[in-house]
Amino acid sequence: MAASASPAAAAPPPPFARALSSSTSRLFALPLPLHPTRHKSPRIAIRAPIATRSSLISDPAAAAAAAAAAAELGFDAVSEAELREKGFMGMRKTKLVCTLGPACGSAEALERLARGGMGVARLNMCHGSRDWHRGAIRALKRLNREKGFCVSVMMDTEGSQLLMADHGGVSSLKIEDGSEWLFTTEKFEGSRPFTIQVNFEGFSEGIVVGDELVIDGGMVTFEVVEKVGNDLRCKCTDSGLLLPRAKLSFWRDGVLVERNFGLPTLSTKDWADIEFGISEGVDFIAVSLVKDVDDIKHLKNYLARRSLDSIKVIAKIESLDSLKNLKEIVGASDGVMVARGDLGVQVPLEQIPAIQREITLLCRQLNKPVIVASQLLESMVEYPTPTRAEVADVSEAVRQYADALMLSAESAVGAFAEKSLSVLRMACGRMELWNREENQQKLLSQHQLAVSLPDRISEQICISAVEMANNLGVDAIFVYTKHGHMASLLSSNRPNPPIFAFTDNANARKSMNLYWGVIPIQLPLLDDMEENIKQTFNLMKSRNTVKPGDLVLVVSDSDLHGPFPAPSVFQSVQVRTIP
Ligand SMILES: Nc1ncnc2c1ncn2[C@@H]1O[C@H](COP(=O)(O)OP(=O)(O)OP(=O)(O)O)[C@@H](O)[C@H]1O
Ligand SMILES: CC(=O)C(=O)O
Ligand SMILES: [K+]
Ligand SMILES: [Mg+2]
Repeated sequence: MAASASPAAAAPPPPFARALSSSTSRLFALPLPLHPTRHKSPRIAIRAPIATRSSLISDPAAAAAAAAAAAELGFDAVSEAELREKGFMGMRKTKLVCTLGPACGSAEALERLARGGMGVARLNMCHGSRDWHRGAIRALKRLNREKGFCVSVMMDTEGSQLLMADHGGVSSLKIEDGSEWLFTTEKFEGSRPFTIQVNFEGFSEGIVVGDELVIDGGMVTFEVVEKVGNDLRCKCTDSGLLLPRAKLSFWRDGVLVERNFGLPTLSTKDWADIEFGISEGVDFIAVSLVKDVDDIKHLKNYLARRSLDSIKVIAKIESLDSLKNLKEIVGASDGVMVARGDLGVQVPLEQIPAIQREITLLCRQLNKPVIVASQLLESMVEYPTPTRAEVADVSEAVRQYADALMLSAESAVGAFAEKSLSVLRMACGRMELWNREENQQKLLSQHQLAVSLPDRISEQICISAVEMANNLGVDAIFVYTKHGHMASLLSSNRPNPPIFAFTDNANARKSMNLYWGVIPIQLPLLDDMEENIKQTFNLMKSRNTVKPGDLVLVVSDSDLHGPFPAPSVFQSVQVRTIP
C-alpha cells in the first residue's frame, strides 16, 4: 500500500518546529554536493541532475514502441514513463507551459521539450509570422500523433498596446542620464538621432509637462519637459537600455496616469489570428490585456455560436483594469494567466508578489486553472543556470499551488530552453514534496462555489474524496469524466496522490493539461461504470503502470450518465484494490 499514509494522518507539530525540522531534513536530502568551493560547485550541482534527467525516455526504439502501445489507452508517453520511473507519488503535479520561438521551433527541439514535460505550447502572436506559427503547430500535432505525446497548443493574442517602434534595426539603444529625446508618432525609415517612434497617435493625450515616462516598468525613466504638438520632448532621469517594442507608461505623483483610448481588447489583427488559430486547431486562446468581463464573454460567445466551445479562453491579468474587475473576469474565463511582464508596466513591482498570491487563491476558489508567467528563469536566456532568486520565485509559485508555470523568452529565444524546463521540473518536485510533508493543502480554504443541487453534490463528493484519498494514503485517484469537471474539482482540493482522469473526449483531454495534478487519459467510456473500471484496471495493468494491491480511489462523474437525476447510476466514490 502507499507509503504516503503517515504524513497525512499524523498530527502536525507546532508551525515553527515543523518548519525547522522539515527544512533541515530536506536540506540534507538535497542532491547537492556540500563542497566549500562556493562559486562553481552549486552551478555544477544543479546542472548535473539536469543533464541526466533531461529526457524521461531516451531510447528511440523503446519510445516508439511505448507510443504505439499507449495509443490504445490514450496515456501520453511522457506521463506514462514518469509513472514507471518515479511511481505515483513521484509524478509532477504542476503543469509546464513553454513559449515557442526560434530557439525551439524545429521538430527535434519540440520533441525535446515535450519529453522534458511541456504540457502546453504557447504561441505569442506578437512575434513571428503566421507561417512560422503554422509550421510549429503542425510539427507539434505530428509529434503528438507519432510519438504519443499530448501537448496542447495555446495561442496568445497581440492586443493593442502603447509601444515604441524598432529602432531602425538596432537591437537596443543606450540612454544617458540628462539626455533629451523626442517621442514622436511621425513615421520614418531607419533612425534619427535622439528620436523615438511611438506606435499610437493619441499617446500624449492627457499627459502634462512634469509627468514621468517609464519604459518597460523601469528599464529607463524620463521626465516630460515639453509638449510639441502631439509629440513629447523628454529628459532621461534614470539611464538604461531601450529594447525594440518596449512598453510605455506615464506616472504622476507615483500613480499610473490611466487613459482610455477606446482601443478594443481584440483588434482586427487579433480576430484574424483567432481565425487562424481555429483553423489550425488550437486548444486555448489567451487574451492579452483583458479589461473587463465582457472581453472574455465576447470571445466565449463567439466560439460557442460556432460550436467551438472546446477551445478554452484564458484571461491574461496584466493591466490595472483587469485587476479592478478581477473576480468577474476569473469567473467568466476557463483559466487565468498572471502575466507579470506587463503587470510590471502598470503596477509598482513590489505589489506583484501580493497580486500573484491573490490571483492564485481566487482561481483555486473559483475552480479555474492559473498559470504564473514571465521572467521565472530570465537569466537562463543567456546562462546555463538560474539565479538563486529565480529558483526561490519558482518554488514560491509551486508553494502557492499554481496550476502551471510558464517559460517565455527562456524557451522562445533562450540558449538553454531544455535546461530551463528541467530547472522547473526539479523545483516542482522538491516543493510539491515539501507541500505534502507539511500538509499544506490542509490550509487551503474550502470555498463552496456551486449553487444548484447536482453541482453542490459534485463539489462535496470531490472535497470528501480528496480527504479520503489523503487520509487513506491511496496510491491514485481515478476519475471518469466527459468534460473534465469532476477532475477539476478534485484538482482544486490539491490531493496528495495523482488524479488520473479518464475521458472519451479528445478536447477534454487537451484542456485538462492545465489542471494541477491531473493526468488526462483518453479511452472509450461505457455507461456501465463497473465495466469502465475493469477496462482501465486491465489496460493499465497490462502496461505495468499499476500492479495488484495498489489502492485506488475511484470517482465517477454524473456527466457520464446524462442529466441529474441520472436514470441508474450517478456520482460515486469507491476505494478499490487493483486485483
Ligand atoms: N515566435 C517568435 N519569434 C521570434 N521571437 C519570439 C517569438 N516568440 C517569442 N519571441 C521572443 O521571446 C521574447 C519573450 O517572449 P514572450 O512571448 O514572453 O514576449 P512578451 O513580449 O514578453 O509577451 P507579451 O507581449 O505577451 O507580453 C520576446 O520578447 C521575443 O523576443
Ligand atoms: C506573458 C505576458 O504577456 C506578460 O507577462 O506580459
Ligand atoms: K501576447
Ligand atoms: Mg503581456
